[in-house]
Amino acid sequence: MTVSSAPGKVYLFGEHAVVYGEPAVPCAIEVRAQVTAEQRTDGKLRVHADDLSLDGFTVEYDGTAGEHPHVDAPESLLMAATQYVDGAIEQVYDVTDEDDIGFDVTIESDIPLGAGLGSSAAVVVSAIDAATRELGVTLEPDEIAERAYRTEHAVQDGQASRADTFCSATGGAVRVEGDDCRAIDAPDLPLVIGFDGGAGDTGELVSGVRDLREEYDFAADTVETIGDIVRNGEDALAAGDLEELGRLMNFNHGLLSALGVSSRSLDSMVWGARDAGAHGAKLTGAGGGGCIVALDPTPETETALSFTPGCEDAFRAELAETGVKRLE
Ligand SMILES: Nc1ncnc2c1ncn2[C@@H]1O[C@H](COP(=O)(O)OP(=O)(O)OP(=O)(O)O)[C@@H](O)[C@H]1O
Ligand SMILES: C[C@@](O)(CCO)CC(=O)[O-]
Ligand SMILES: [Mg+2]
Repeated sequence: MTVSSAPGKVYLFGEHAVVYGEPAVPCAIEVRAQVTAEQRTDGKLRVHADDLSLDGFTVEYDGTAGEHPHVDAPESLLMAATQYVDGAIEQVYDVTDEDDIGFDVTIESDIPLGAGLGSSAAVVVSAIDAATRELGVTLEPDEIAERAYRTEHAVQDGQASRADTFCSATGGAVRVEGDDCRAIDAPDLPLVIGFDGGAGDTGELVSGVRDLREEYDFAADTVETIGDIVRNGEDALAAGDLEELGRLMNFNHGLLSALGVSSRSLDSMVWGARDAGAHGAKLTGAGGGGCIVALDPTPETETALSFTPGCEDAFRAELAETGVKRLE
């Protein structure tokens, strides 16, 4: 039996635009998904995923492509719930060539689903690491990141960046532009998260931005302008200039909002943080609902968010220095 964990992330800058080759800067944070993998000799894949919003369920089905789980739940929900884990196991078979071996896979996660904190990447990264090690193969974080990216790319209909998966596999603050992925130095950032209790569908939100970008030149320009913000943000990050970082985060949020991926509750939390004196605040990840990230070294933002209508949870996030961790 093997156990691996991997962290979630927030985007300081650049989500969505990164899908079109602009740079982005995500930071891994200390909320983790943990995957336990154990071989089965009958070739079946059995997934225990008690934290899924499907009320918690256990599925058992053949790992054979096209075979559907025997669970009484709508097909679309099941597909959404299981495809990242299926994709991760396919990558494991691709690495090890042992596709007649099945697995018991157990997922435990502190990362809310579909909320912009990269739950999918953390689950895929930790599943690939645990299941390859269970078959005696240990991959470097860079290779886990590449294989996890292939999974996200397939599940998100061919529209995904390497940002979430690279960040989760390697930890720390990273910079991703196309296939150029690297670690960057970041000062200790006073990150505060607000969570509205909801979720957005990453695939759908990415498609929405793609359509706007194809329809309007000014939407394509907006995506490029997000890239300009990221380039400015890198200098502010290197200089440890929180005020400038916050100003650029505010600008980034405005452009994401223009691209249609914010929501009433995300905007309300962003304004709650700004009114409390945060240096800046923006939505993180795909949007549609879920989380915002603010910069504030004082307790004010966290307190204000806990009283903001639409905010269900507010907490401080620590940078996760380590990406994938091998626990057993
Ligand atoms: N605890 C979990 N157990 C099983 N599957 C999970 C778990 N957490 C996440 N997943 C998978 O990840 C999917 C959510 O991924 P999605 O990309 O939509 O959101 P996210 O990664 O949390 O947010 P974002 O991509 O915006 O950062 C779920 O539908 C499920 O397939
Ligand atoms: C919206 C997006 O940029 C980030 C989701 O966390 C999609 C991606 O990079 O694959
Ligand atoms: Mg995701």
